[in-house]
Amino acid sequence: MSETNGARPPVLEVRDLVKDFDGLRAIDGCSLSVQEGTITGLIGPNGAGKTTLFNLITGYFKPDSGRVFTNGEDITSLPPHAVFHRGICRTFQIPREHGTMTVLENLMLVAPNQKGEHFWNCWLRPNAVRAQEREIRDQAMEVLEFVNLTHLATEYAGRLSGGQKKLLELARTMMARPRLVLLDEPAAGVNKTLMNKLAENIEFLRRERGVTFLLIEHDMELVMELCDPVIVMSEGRRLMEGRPEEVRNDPTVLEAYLGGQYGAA
Ligand SMILES: Nc1ncnc2c1ncn2[C@@H]1O[C@H](COP(=O)(O)OP(=O)(O)OP(=O)(O)O)[C@@H](O)[C@H]1O
Repeated sequence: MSETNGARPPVLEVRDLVKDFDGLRAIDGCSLSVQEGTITGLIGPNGAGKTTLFNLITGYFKPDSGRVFTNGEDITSLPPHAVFHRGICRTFQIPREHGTMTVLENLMLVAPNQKGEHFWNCWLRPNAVRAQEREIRDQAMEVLEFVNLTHLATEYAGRLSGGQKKLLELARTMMARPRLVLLDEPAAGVNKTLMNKLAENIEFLRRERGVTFLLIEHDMELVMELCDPVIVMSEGRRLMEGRPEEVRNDPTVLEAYLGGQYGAA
C-alpha cells in the first residue's frame, strides 16, 4: 500500500517511474498525483512523455522502475483489463472505435459484468440475460443522449466524423462507470461546437458523478477553462504543478516549450 500519513490516498499516484525505449529515456523518474474530484491537466511539449505515462498507468507498457497506485493500491504492471476493472478508463489520441459495429453496439460492448458473456447463463438463465441486455441498451441510449449522438445510434462507428468519434470515446468510458478517466488529447481534430460540448460533459461528470479526470491537451484554451490543477511535464518528468494561471505565467514552463520542437502549445 502507498503511504498516506492518515490522509485519503490520491486516486492516482505515480512514483519515480522510469521507462526507456532502446536507450532513449522517455520517462525519467516521474512522480505526480491526481486528487479525487479534480480535472487535472497534463501538458508539456511534444515528446515530453505524456502518452507514455498514460500507457504505463493503464498497463499498456511496463515501467523499468517505479510504482503506480490507485487509492493506495499498487497497480504497477497490471494488464490493461485489470486496471480497467479498478475503475480507470482511458481514451486514445486516435480513437479506437469498432468501425464495423454500430455506435450503440460500441457502447453496449463496454458494460461490465455482462451475464451473456457466460455460456451457462445464456443456456440456463436466458430471461436474466435478456433483461440485463435491455438494461444495458437503456443505459447506452441514455449515454448517447448525453453526448448528443442519439441520431447516430444505428450508424456504423467507422462512418462518424473525427469529432463524433471523440464523443463516442467519452461515451464508451461513461458506460464503464469509471472513477478515473485518462483523456489523451480529447480536443484534437474536434470543431469548436463539439469541443464545447465535450468540455461541458467532462465538467458535468466531475460535478454530478464524482468522476476524476487526467487530461492531456495541447489546446491551452480548453486547459485554462477546464483544468485545475495543471501539471507540466518536460523531458519525462514533472516540471511543475499549479493553478492554470500560475502555470501559464511560469518562466520555466515557457522555457520548456521554447526548448521543445514547436514552441508554446
Ligand atoms: N513505443 C515507443 N517506442 C519507441 N519510442 C517511443 C515509443 N513511445 C514513445 N516513444 C518516445 O518516447 C518519448 C515520449 O513520447 P510521448 O509520445 O510519450 O510524448 P508526448 O508528451 O505524449 O508527446 P506528444 O505531445 O507529441 O503526443 C518520445 O521521444 C517518443 O519518440
